[in-house]
Amino acid sequence: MNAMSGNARVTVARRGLMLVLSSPSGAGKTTLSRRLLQRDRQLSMSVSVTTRTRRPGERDGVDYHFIDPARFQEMVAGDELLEHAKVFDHHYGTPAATVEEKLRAGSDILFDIDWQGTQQLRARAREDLVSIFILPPSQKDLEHRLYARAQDSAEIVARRMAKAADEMSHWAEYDYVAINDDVDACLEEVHSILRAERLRRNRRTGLVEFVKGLREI
Ligand SMILES: Nc1ncnc2c1ncn2[C@@H]1O[C@H](COP(=O)(O)OP(=O)(O)OP(=O)(O)O)[C@@H](O)[C@H]1O
Ligand SMILES: Nc1nc2c(ncn2[C@@H]2O[C@H](COP(=O)(O)O)[C@@H](O)[C@H]2O)c(=O)[nH]1
Repeated sequence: MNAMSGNARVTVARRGLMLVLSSPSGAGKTTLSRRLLQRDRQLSMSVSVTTRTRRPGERDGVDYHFIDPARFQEMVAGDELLEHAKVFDHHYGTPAATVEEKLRAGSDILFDIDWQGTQQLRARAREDLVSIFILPPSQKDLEHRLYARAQDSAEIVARRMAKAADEMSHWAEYDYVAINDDVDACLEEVHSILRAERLRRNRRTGLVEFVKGLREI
């Protein structure tokens, strides 16, 4: 059944989408992702695998699946990852299992991945992808946020700052750009993009049947 009516609001079946957030480290992807997931129940997070060590407060299976390099290579060889990349000396990847199933069921999936992974998803599934690049308001703010997070050593913060310009050079490859100055305002922008993208005609697989039904009245 594609369209439902009666007393309830009319709903038209649609395919889910893949919402990607990328940014230089510390610009606020994790913060925005958590808040977006809290306010939007049609969205679920893609939990990546990584070979990096766990930060204080991070939970295995929730923030990441923390795995060793041998298991990571096994997943690459077995084609178990939709995309993967080396970022700051560690390997990261998106498990392929359940993604297609969720999209077909009309569920949207949120990805916090870097530009390399986004390029791979774009090549594989352009139609399903909605990509947003998050920029910090200034370089100073970015550095302040990395220190304020207090989860990495000064050396790691310095390395992430050194890579920030390189990361940011990919902003123009994205469908949208949002500046994370005020987090509430930025969250509103990201959510508006998601809501509008859900309405795209090509995702609304039930429209043909719905319009056909209207003509038969
Ligand atoms: N708009 C904002 N204003 C001030 N601080 C912010 C804002 N957004 C996020 N932060 C803070 O900045 C720090 C870094 O944010 P977060 O961990 O979300 O970044 P990230 O982009 O996910 O980083 P990484 O790529 O390293 O995972 C956190 O301490 C967070 O609370
Ligand atoms: N290409 C991918 N990039 C990923 C994935 N998971 C996370 N990331 C990116 O790595 C950096 C560092 O993350 P951190 O949690 O160690 O600070 C950040 O840019 C993430 O977006 C992934 O599965 N694929």
